[in-house]
Parts: sequence; C-alpha cells; structure tokens
Amino acid sequence: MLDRIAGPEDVKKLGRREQQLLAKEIRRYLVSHVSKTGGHLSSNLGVVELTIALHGVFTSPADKIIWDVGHQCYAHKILTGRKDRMGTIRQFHGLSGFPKPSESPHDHFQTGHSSTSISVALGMAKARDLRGDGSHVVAVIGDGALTGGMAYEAMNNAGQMKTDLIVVLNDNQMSISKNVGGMALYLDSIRTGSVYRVIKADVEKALKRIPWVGEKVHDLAVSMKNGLKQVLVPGMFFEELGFTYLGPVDGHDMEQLHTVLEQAESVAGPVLVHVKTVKGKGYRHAEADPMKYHGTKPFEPQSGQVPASPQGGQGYSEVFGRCLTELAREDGKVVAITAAMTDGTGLEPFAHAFPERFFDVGIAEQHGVAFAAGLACEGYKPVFAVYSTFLQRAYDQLVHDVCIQELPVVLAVDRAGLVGEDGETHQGVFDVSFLNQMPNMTVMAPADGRELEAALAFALSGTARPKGPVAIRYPRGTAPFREEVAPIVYGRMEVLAKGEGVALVFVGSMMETALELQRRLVRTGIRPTLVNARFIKPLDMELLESLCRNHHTMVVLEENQVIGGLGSEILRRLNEGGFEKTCRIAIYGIQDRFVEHGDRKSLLQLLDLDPDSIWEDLQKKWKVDAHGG
Ligand SMILES: Cc1ncc(C[n+]2csc(CCOP(=O)(O)OP(=O)(O)O)c2C)c(N)n1
Ligand SMILES: CC(=O)[C@@H](O)[C@H](O)COP(=O)(O)O
Ligand SMILES: [Mg+2]
Repeated sequence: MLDRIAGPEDVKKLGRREQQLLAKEIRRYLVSHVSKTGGHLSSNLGVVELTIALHGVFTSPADKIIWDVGHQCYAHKILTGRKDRMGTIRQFHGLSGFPKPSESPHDHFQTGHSSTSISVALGMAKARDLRGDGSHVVAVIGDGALTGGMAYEAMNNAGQMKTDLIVVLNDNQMSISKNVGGMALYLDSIRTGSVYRVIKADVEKALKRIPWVGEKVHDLAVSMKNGLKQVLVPGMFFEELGFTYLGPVDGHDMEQLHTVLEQAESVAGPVLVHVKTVKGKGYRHAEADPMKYHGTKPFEPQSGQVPASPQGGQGYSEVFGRCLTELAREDGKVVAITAAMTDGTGLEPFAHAFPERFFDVGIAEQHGVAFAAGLACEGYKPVFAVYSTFLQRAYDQLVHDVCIQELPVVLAVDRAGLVGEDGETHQGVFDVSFLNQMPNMTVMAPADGRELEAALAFALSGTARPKGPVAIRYPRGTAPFREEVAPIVYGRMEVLAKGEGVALVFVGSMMETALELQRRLVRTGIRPTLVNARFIKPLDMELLESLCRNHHTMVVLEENQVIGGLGSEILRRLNEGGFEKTCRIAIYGIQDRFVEHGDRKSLLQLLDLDPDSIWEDLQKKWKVDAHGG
C-alpha cells in the first residue's frame, strides 16, 4: 500500500479496507524508523487512521491541516511525499520532527510548542473568508494541548466569529503522562455522540407533522432546546461556546472517521470533532507504556528495550528531582510544580514521595508561574521545574507576578542551551537574555550535578537575597560530577584556576569546551585563568574587574543568544568602568539566529561553538598566542 502513496491524492483512491491495510503498514514503518532515529512514537501511532481519514476527506494543501504541537505529524509526512526521507527524521539536515513549511507545501505552520493550533487555524480561516475561497481549515489538537490557555482563548474567539473552522480533538486521555484537569474529566464523561442528534432530528420531524398545533409545539420545543440539550447533548461545553460538537467517535475506525469528518465539512461555523484514540496504538510496548515511547531514544523494536546512555551517569533532571525530594523531606514548605513535564523534569520521585505537595498544572506555563507566585505569597517555597523553551511562555508572569513583588519562587530551568533533535522551537537559548532583563531576578548556571545540588539548596535556603526569585539553568543530558565544588556565595563566580594573559569565563554546559581551550592554551605556553560563572545575575563585578586588570583577553563562553547574554552584559558593565581598554572581551555564544535540529556535536560545529572553531577564531581574530593579543 505504502508504495502506492506518492501524495494525499492517492489516499483518496483507496477503499476502506485498503486504508486499514495502509494504516497497518504505516505503523510498521513508524516503528521501524523511529526505533533507529528516536522520536515521538506513541503520539504518532495513535493518529494513523485519523491522518489517513483527514487526507481522505480533505484536499491538502488547498485545505489546511494544522497540527497542534506537531509531534504527531509523522504519518502526515509519510502521506505527503516524505516517506523515503523518514530515516532522516530529527537528524542533522534531515526531516524535522515537527511540521515545517520550508519542508513541504502540506505543512502550513511550524510548531513545537503546544496549544497554538486553534488560534492559527482561526486566523487562516478568517483570511480565507476575506479572500473568499471555499477551502477548509482543520486544527488537530490533543487533549493534553487542550489544557493550555491559548486553546480556550481561541475557542472563545471562534465561537463569536462563527467562521467555518474544524477542530479535531484527538482525545487519548494522555498528555505526556496521564492527562490532568477538569477538562480531562469532562471529556471522559462524554460517552456517546449520536443520541441527542438522533432524538432532536426525530422529535422535530414528528412534531412538525402534527396538524394545527405541530408548528407551535415545535417552536416551543426549540425554545426549550437549551434545557433539553443540557440533559442530552454531549459536548455541551463546546456547544455553549458556539461550536457544533460531533462525536465522540472511535479514532481507529476508518468508517466512523470518514462519516464524522464529512459531516464536519458540511457544518456551518466552528465545529469540534471529538475523536477517541489510543496513544501508542498497534505497538504493544507503546500501548502498555505510552509515556516511555512519547519521545524516545532509539530502541530495539522486538523487545522495546531502550539502551542505557553509553556515558552512563545521571541526567541533570534526575539529579534535580532526587535532590529536590531530599530537600523537601527536611522542609515541609517546599512544593513542586510542573507544566505537564513530570517525567522530563525528573519530578517523578517527588510526586511519588509528596503527592500533596506536587502539582501538575497541565500545559500551562503562564498559570504555573502565577500559581507559584500565589504559593510563595502564602509562605511556601515553590519550585517550578520547566524547560527553558517553555518558560518563554511565561515572560509576563515572571515580570508581573513574581519579580515586581520579589517573590521567592525557584525556577528550575531544565533543557537550557541546545537540546538537539527537537530543533528551532525547543532550543533553550533565550532564557539568560530574558531573565537577565528582569529586576530582582537571580540567575544561576551550575556547571555540573554537584553544583546543581548546591545551587538548589542555596536557592531554597533563602540566603540568595532576603527575598526574590532564583532561576537555576541547566542543560539536557548527562551531568558531570566534580569531586567537590566551592561553597556558593551569593553573586560570586568560582575561580577554578588562576593564570595570566587569558581568562576563560564559561557558563554551565560550556565547562567541557573551556577545559579543552585551557589545555590548548597551556600547550602554546599560556596558563589561562579559568572561571565558572555560576552566577549570571548578579554579576561578580569585583572579580571581573580584577580579571581585566590582570589579563589582556577575556573569553566568555555561553550556550545562549549573545544578545542579552552573559558576555554582552559583562562587556556593558566593564565598559561603564572603562575596563574594555585594558582587556579585550571575546564572546562566544549563539549569534542572532534560530538553531535547527540535529545532534549536539553537529550543532555546536554549525554555530562555531565547538573547541576547534573557537580555537581557530581566537588565534585568527584575537591573535591569542604566547606573546599576548
Ligand atoms: C508550551 C509547551 N509545553 C510543553 C510541551 C511539551 N509537550 C509536548 S507534547 C505534550 C503532551 C501533549 O499531549 P496531547 O496534546 O494530548 O498529545 P498526545 O501526545 O497525547 O497525542 C507536552 C506536554 C510543549 N510542546 N509545549
Ligand atoms: C514535543 C515536545 O515538546 C516534547 O515531547 C519534547 O520533545 C520533550 O523533550 P525531551 O526529550 O528533551 O524531554
Ligand atoms: Mg493526548
């Protein structure tokens, strides 16, 4: 079947039985490829029939399918001419793991972050109305993504606009972990979609047929409709918002899917199609443990075994989760918050040990920050563990709800720096710049696992400042562990080696690169000073000024945008004191660009942030050699 599909037009040519066979083949294809490349397996397995049905009913690319988050678009890629490149998915220069308009005319919007699809689709639908063509716009959103506030803002707006818009709700009762919240409970309570509509149609028809009084009674019944609906209609919440609700239907039944999507196509105004699916469908290991294969590393397809990381050791998230759980044992005021990332942020042990002090707020980072602010106001010590990229969502809440009021919220900023295979939408390369701008914010960047533990204890001890938030940023992946780290003193950098000529100042994950540059400098006869920044804000001006007095070159290494990063801030502050005249400052970070997907090594090379590129630049541009600059 798969070989017969060059594009979505070929899907339309298939009968239902053939489409079912196609679904089977796609599943096999997905497991075979994702087991080699890694990727978002469970979510993709769950939407195979839905994707086939969408392409069977709608005409892409004239009709637009907007995938929320976009992590479930692999079958869509397979059906839209990218089947043969699936082996490259998420690899450097390969297919993206998310929809990407530069990759295909069938991808209309780039995504990666959650809960944007209804807004975007509504915008496109409005543009279609203004243009006056008859195309369809379909947003496909998961039940997890429906915990994000933007989805409600969009539905609220769509209900009023009455624009033709189809929202397909893919309800598998799972976010990455079990879905949470009142909406999840509500969706669960909706059992069948057909009863009300059948009753309504039958009753209306029958009433109208009664001579003399029929019309009047019908009108009365219509005026009572809302009352009747409250009792009988499924999806009343959506109906009240102005959507026509259709469903729920079995999202693995091709016939039901076609029927409901065709129905949706003919409904005027916004319509919500509720589809029930099974996350991980068709691959027994993923069905049994959908979370394990939500975003998986390569694995052995027969056994489902995911090999342990070759470096061994603990990941930063794991170190964080374990340490926070220990600290919470000693301090009953410590509470933990996640925005649907319990597993990714390492909070499982905490959730297990202290269920009453653990809060999964759903995919709602803005709410997560404001919720933490409320807890802090009442004397609790909230720790919000959040990926750097998702914290971007809560910029205003950080400023307005936390920083202005100097609330002691701790932000555990995970996945800070390059994250690799997820690409542009997920690289954590902005947090230093946006956190740096916020008055009252303390920003720390531990260089290893031991320092992360120390930073966390320090932040929760309340000695950072009398009050105020502390952000601790740390990268994705395995945490190195030094034998010991110097005790943390507020606002003080850690000098690892005293030298002369060149000072290497690095942020967190750039320690390895800094050590390599140190080795190379030593080989050329320079014994550099090596400094672990540790505090990005406030800056250790005393140390930085003394480095300027004793060194001709300061090299700043960071995995963040150079704009607003540590280097630019050091430069600005030293410039104020006239120090730039005595010491040149070379800044190595991410230039003003987005960073695509790929493995970390390739990305560092792409960005000229690997030791070889920095070394070459130091020699060529900065003429760093044994005789000075
Ligand atoms: C703003 C934001 N926060 C967190 C995430 C991480 N994330 C990616 S997928 C996902 C779960 C989505 O669940 P759902 O929409 O139901 O899709 P499913 O995987 O169940 O198909 C989460 C939390 C994200 N992509 N964006
Ligand atoms: C799609 C999404 O946003 C998450 O699933 C993300 O890919 C998780 O990243 P990690 O693999 O780093 O936890
Ligand atoms: Mg889901």
